[in-house]
Amino acid sequence: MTAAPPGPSTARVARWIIAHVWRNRAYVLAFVGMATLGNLLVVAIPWLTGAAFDEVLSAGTDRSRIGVLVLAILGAVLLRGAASLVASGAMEVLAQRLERDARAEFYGVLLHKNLVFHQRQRVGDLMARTTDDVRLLDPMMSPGMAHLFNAFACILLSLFFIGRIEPELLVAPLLFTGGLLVGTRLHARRFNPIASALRRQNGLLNAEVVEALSGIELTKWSGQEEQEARRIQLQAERCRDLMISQGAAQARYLPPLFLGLCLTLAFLHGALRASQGALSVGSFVAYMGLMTTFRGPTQLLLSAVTVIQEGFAGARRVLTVLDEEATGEDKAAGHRARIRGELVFDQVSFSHGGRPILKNVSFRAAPGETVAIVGQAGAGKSTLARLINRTYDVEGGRILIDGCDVRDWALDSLRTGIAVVEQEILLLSDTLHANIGFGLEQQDPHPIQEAARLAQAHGFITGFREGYDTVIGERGVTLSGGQRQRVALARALAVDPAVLILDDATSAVDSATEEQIQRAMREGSRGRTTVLITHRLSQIRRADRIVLLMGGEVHDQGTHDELLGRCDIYRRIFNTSAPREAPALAAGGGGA
Ligand SMILES: Nc1ncnc2c1ncn2[C@@H]1O[C@H](COP(=O)(O)OP(=O)(O)OP(=O)(O)O)[C@@H](O)[C@H]1O
Repeated sequence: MTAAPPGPSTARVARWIIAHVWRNRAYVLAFVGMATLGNLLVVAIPWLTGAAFDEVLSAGTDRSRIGVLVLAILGAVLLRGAASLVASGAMEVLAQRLERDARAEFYGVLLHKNLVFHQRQRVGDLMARTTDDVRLLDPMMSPGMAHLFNAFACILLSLFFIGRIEPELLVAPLLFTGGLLVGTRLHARRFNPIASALRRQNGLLNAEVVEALSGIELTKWSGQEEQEARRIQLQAERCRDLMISQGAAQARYLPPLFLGLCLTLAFLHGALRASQGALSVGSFVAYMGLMTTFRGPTQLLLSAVTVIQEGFAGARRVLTVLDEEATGEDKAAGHRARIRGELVFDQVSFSHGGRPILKNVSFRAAPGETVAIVGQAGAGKSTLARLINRTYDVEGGRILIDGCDVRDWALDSLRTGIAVVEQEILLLSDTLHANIGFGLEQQDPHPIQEAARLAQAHGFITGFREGYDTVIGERGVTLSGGQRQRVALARALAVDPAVLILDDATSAVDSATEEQIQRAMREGSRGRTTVLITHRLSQIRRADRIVLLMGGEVHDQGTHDELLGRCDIYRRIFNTSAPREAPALAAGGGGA
């Protein structure tokens, strides 16, 4: 249980937290100043009470001195209240700002991580990091750090005042302070791995719930509700077990017991010194009063360690993501231009997780040309398309857009000129207007409706009662596969891209819709460099160039007529598929 939790080192986590805290140093200073004053007054009260006792018991009592002392005690109580109010306020603001800034940093970094990163992560786990883990930074500061500071300030000031009464009386409080430090350290070591495990388990639980809910249709179709419920329950039970372990660790915190022993020792020691005449009654009262101030720090340290360890565990999970080495990052001063559309693949190689997918792929397309990429399922067609807008980065060779390596372009400039319609279409839970205008800076109705017309989507959209204001997705109507593809095509066309990548854009449509989409694609691709990935030979045929991918390599390339004339594999695919216009390539028709 004492193994270091996975992720960045404790020093790195501490540096990150301190850097964030230091941005709000005015609040740090306000807290430290006011908390120190508050603690000084806490220990001053028993000190003044002892002095008042001595004054009352001394012969020839001076009533005015007693009055001054009573007023001083009252003033100390009131001022202490005000100081701790200001200190708590400053720490609360600091805690809220830390949480806000950390979440903003984390979410900003998440948005800029590339797709390889996001494909490796579980959405629910990232959500847990963004919400639950970051939220723990708040209690870590307030009350966590505030308690820690108050505990140590109170202990040091009490020791100082006890030393002023009589240095010999420091025996019991020093013994207790040593025991408190050892006990707190042991508790922290026990608690730390449990807190880290609980954060991890919370991430897992979130991930399982998100995945179960997003796959709810599959669960229902296959009647797996019971199994799914058991799976989530298992994760929830692991969370519960860890929480019980946390409680057990807290119960094993021994300093409160030790304090009782030390108070008894202090009483005996003080009584002995008083009976020897070395200590006045007032000093004895002050001493015991100061000893009881240790009760506060003992409890404060337990709760402080708990929330600080939880906050640290949360911060470590946040930092694990922030520190992950970034690939495919943007160039600070990359090339910016309006893309014309010349596309060159030059000896491009790429692998997924060490498995080679593309090997020395070369082809080119002049601005406005259409290149069809064909090959059997899993040949690497979608991967090839994703290299163009740097969803992935090439590992060998290079891809040039208008003569400039895509890695030398500023990402935003590159991506605003390239639009993609992916196989798996993602639509927002928003209006059709917002979905189509997603890539536009200003979502004016005119270009949005023009794009929808081009994509043959205007007709069915205006058929809805709310037209372009129809909300789709989780909160609204469900679209058919063909309608989704046309909305995605409209979204791609709305930004007027110079390069259009259509990855199986007609896979989910019937033949009547396909005819409409083909028309849309012909219209949409006019004047744009188009990379067409499809199994439909009727579309392949009209391409200016066809690249035949086999096992990640270019087997041949040319026009439809050229390939039909010289390439056996292409001819075989074409001959077997053409009579039915069936997606034969998907079944691995090019295996020779
Ligand atoms: N993110 C990924 N991680 C690991 N392997 C991947 C990843 N994406 C794709 N692959 C693998 O890379 C290979 C090529 O996939 P790709 O999707 O590019 O093929 P494709 O030719 O487009 O197939 P299809 O015609 O079925 O869409 C496949 O074997 C696939 O399993």
